[in-house]
Amino acid sequence: MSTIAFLGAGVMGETILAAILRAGQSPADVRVAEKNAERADDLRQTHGVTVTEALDAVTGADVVVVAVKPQDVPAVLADVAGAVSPSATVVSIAAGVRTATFEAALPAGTAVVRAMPNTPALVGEGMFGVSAGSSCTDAQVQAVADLLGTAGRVVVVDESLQDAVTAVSGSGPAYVFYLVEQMIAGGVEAGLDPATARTLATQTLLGAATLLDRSGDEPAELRRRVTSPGGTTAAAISTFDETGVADGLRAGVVAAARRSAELSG
Ligand SMILES: NC(=O)C1=CN([C@@H]2O[C@H](COP(=O)(O)OP(=O)(O)OC[C@H]3O[C@@H](n4cnc5c(N)ncnc54)[C@H](O)[C@@H]3O)[C@@H](O)[C@H]2O)C=CC1
Ligand SMILES: O=C(O)[C@@H]1CCC=N1
Repeated sequence: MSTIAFLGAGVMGETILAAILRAGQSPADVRVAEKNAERADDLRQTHGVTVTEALDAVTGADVVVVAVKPQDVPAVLADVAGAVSPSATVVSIAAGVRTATFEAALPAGTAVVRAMPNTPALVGEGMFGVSAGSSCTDAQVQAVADLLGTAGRVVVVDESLQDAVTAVSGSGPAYVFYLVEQMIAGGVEAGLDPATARTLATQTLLGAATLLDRSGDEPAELRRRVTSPGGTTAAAISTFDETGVADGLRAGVVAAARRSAELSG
């Protein structure tokens, strides 16, 4: 069983940590460096993992998951660079930080994998876009895909596509919640109480996502099957079109990709 170190275990780090443990990784083989003392205690108690200094955590670790905020990456790498094993795989989930940045801060030849997660990983339904750095073997990328696959689905993409992945699945849950907020508000405006509107909207989302996934049918075809000529759905969709909802959503996704590119420099 490999030894896994986490550098930072906030929302996303703990999510991946918990998924790996659920999948059978022994807590004895997981070491966590977390600079927030309260959080560190909590992680130790909740998961039974070893919480230690960053340098101790990475020493001898087969996999090092870097889960600090992007702006904290340089400091954490400076702390541990000398202790990363030559055979270790370093996995970064930091949005917008290139594998080249990691490679420049780590000993030459260190295998680096970049992954873009999303928050549904909290319930085991995450989506990860994974990219290899320049010193990574296919087997190392696959091992990281298997590790992250404990918290959801994984696609392997070229690193040049990470901005687009971020725009669709990294930020994507927020677009869906935005849509649901408006479905609930519209339902309340039409006479429902907020709790009932929330139940209706949530189950509709879950059902539609499951149907889309399991049927493999195109979303446009699934939409057509709901839309009776001259009916209620047609009234909604033509209002969306008139008010620019489709254009706005598409432009929003493109803006997120552009922002991701700006952030990664
Ligand atoms: N939350 C999200 O939806 C997504 C987050 N990400 C990425 O995941 C990473 C983590 O994000 P969150 O978990 O949301 O942030 P967070 O703030 O919840 O977690 C970061 C943790 O790192 C700890 N930390 C900072 N510096 C440290 C150091 N030198 N040594 C040890 N621990 C240290 C902090 O105390 C904190 O608990 C970020 O780089 C973010 O870009 C990527 C995609 C989605
Ligand atoms: O909003 C952000 O910048 C991060 C990256 C993807 C999701 N949250």
